[in-house]
Amino acid sequence: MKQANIAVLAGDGIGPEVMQEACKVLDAISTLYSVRFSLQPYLVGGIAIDNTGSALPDATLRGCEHADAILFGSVGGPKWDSLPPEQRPERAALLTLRSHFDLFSNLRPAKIYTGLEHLSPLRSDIAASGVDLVVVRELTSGIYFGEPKGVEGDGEEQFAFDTMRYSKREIRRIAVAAFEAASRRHNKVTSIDKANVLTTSRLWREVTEEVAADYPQVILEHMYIDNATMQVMRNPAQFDVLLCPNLFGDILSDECAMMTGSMGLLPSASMNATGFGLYEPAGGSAPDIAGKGIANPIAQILSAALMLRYSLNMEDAALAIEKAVVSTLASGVLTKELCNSANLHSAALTAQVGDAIVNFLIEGTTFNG
Ligand SMILES: NC(=O)C1=CN([C@@H]2O[C@H](COP(=O)(O)OP(=O)(O)OC[C@H]3O[C@@H](n4cnc5c(N)ncnc54)[C@H](O)[C@@H]3O)[C@@H](O)[C@H]2O)C=CC1
Ligand SMILES: CC(C)CC(=O)C(=O)O
Ligand SMILES: [Mg+2]
Repeated sequence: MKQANIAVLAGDGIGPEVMQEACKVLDAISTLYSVRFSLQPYLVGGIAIDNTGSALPDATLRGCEHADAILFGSVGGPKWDSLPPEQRPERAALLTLRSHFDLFSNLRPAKIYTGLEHLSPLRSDIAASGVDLVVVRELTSGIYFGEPKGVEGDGEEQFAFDTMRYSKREIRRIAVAAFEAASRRHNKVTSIDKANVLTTSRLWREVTEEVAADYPQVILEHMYIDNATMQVMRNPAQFDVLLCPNLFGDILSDECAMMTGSMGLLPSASMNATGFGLYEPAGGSAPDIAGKGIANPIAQILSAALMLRYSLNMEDAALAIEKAVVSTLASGVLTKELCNSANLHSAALTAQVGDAIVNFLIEGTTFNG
């Protein structure tokens, strides 16, 4: 029987609530596909600071090193906001994990689900014609990691600075990931930059053009980030793969999530060159709704599906989860943020969405033999 060790890092805010549903789905997959998952929980983020003094305890890092993949919830929240930036859960835990495992390639697929078109902030005719794109975001360099960063000076002359920095090697490997993704999709890469003002963006363009030469079947176009944020709203159907530096991809992927109707629908995969990966929702710990049992677990569940696809070589199981999510949404089992004011009373709880996905999974798999 196939076996996989998964480090489960639920974290803060809604993390534990949505992670419980993802584990429920993985339990069902384990029965349906005769695979044994060892789902090993570890502390991470603010809750880890509270319990151990560290956002990323040694036991957690060692557990991740020995796992086949990491399933991650979210970290951070108001309780830890006053910590110095380098001690905050987002940097001390999440950015450290990304860097430690060299998880440079972040895929964030976004699509509008049938039946949810009316929830999109897009114009109705644009939403109806569908959106199906993937943000390929560079995740371990750029301005989030560049040194030096700091604060110097005093009084009104005090200043703070970050450094945006990219090497050719870093640009090349994420560009290759984007072109590979486009080759499996619709053969178009839109590379996002700000080459009219940023030096890093000019190198980004140069290297992206070099990589494009190896993929003659893929169309490459360049677009400034400010225009891209507008074009995603105006005509998302023009996009297939959006290749982004770290900061621009962070911003653009939240916009793409909202285009689909909710932050709670967008999964992500963060991978290194060996295929090892960390899988997490694109959104954060959502402190405004944490603890109420109303968070949408779908981004977390779809992140588990991406883990099966990219790190565990279980494409059939990944597809089965994605199909069960589509069926669940189409059947109207929707968390509160997906309901309009007229049907708020019938909103489903986090656990009810998880149950519905498991039921569709069992039905679909049994029916298909
Ligand atoms: N990967 C991570 O762990 C990330 C952590 N953060 C941290 O999370 C905390 C909150 O950050 P925000 O900027 O508020 O972003 P957020 O993504 O947590 O929330 C933004 C909005 O989306 C909603 N939302 C997010 N996920 C949802 C879900 N599954 N179901 C329903 N609604 C959902 C929230 O309720 C909120 O209204 C901060 O401490 C931030 O630093 C933010 C982004 C990523
Ligand atoms: C700590 C942040 C960079 C996390 C985030 O916003 C993201 O990965 O989208
Ligand atoms: Mg973000």
